[in-house]
Amino acid sequence: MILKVRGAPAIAIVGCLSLAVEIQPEVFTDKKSLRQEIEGKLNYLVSARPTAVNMKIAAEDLITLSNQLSKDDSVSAADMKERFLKAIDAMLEKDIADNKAIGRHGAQAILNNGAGDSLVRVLTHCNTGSLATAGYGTALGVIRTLHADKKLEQVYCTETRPYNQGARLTAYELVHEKMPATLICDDMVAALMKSRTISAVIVGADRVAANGDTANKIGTYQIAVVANYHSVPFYVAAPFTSIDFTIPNGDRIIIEERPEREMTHINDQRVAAAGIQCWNPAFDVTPAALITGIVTEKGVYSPEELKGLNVSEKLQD
Ligand SMILES: CSC[C@H]1O[C@H](OP(=O)(O)O)[C@H](O)[C@@H]1O
Repeated sequence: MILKVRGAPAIAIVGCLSLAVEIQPEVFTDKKSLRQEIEGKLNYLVSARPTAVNMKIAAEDLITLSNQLSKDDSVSAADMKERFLKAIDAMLEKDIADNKAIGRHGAQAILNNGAGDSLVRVLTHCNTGSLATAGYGTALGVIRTLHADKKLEQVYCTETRPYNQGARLTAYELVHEKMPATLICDDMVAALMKSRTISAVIVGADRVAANGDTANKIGTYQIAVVANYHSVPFYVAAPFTSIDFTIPNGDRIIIEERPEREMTHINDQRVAAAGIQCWNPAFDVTPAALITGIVTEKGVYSPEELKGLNVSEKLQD
């Protein structure tokens, strides 16, 4: 499988926009056929990314809207299509607004957590910027905010083997925006934390369970273990569209495994012995106990606070 579109939030937005592009030119004479097309295509899109929850939540919200419009006799088929397309358009603006709020909350949390007035040195993993969201970024949005506020001394980004999202994408965004950045290999995190003061780790998420357990790019869990050993605060930046309140913990999150070729080849050059067996889980689950805070557009929650949110708070805009 080649990742034409990657990044949990971006996949949800692009998936829904692709549906809008298909529906827009069609003329629907009745609402039932429109509702059936919407539901069938959204459910197919959800199957493309089992670990992340963003596409599932977006599909559920849009199917709920489609059913409401379909049942409303005052709404014509043309009106239903128009209002449905507008709802998808709104996802883009909302993601950018949510990411900027995450940036503000996350930057404040990192600065409040012991950095005082000094500049901060943060570590991030994978790519959580404009190539994984609608544009501003989740964890990279926090880093962008720290940089804009002139509070960022250094950002360390990991290569993120085997697909190298960090080396190829995050490093590109950091260099492009002239941020003080250093690329490290995934296996250098412990040595970095042993030799330099890291103010905080900030990563993204594919799916946050109700208790705060977080599925994210493979390697996130071991960074959390090392951060815990070195008493470095560990933050997950995730909009509420990445939080799955229907699952109590991370045990039930499906971990997608990707083709071994991601590990055995680089730029089509074989770098691993032919015939070696490979295990290539694309994600892992970081237990809530290793997470200092979940940075959302509504604020920063400790895993305990997240668990305590009542349903109305979780779902209100
Ligand atoms: C916005 S969180 C980062 C996002 O990107 C990574 O996935 P992938 O590059 O494999 O699509 C990570 O797991 C998150 O989904």
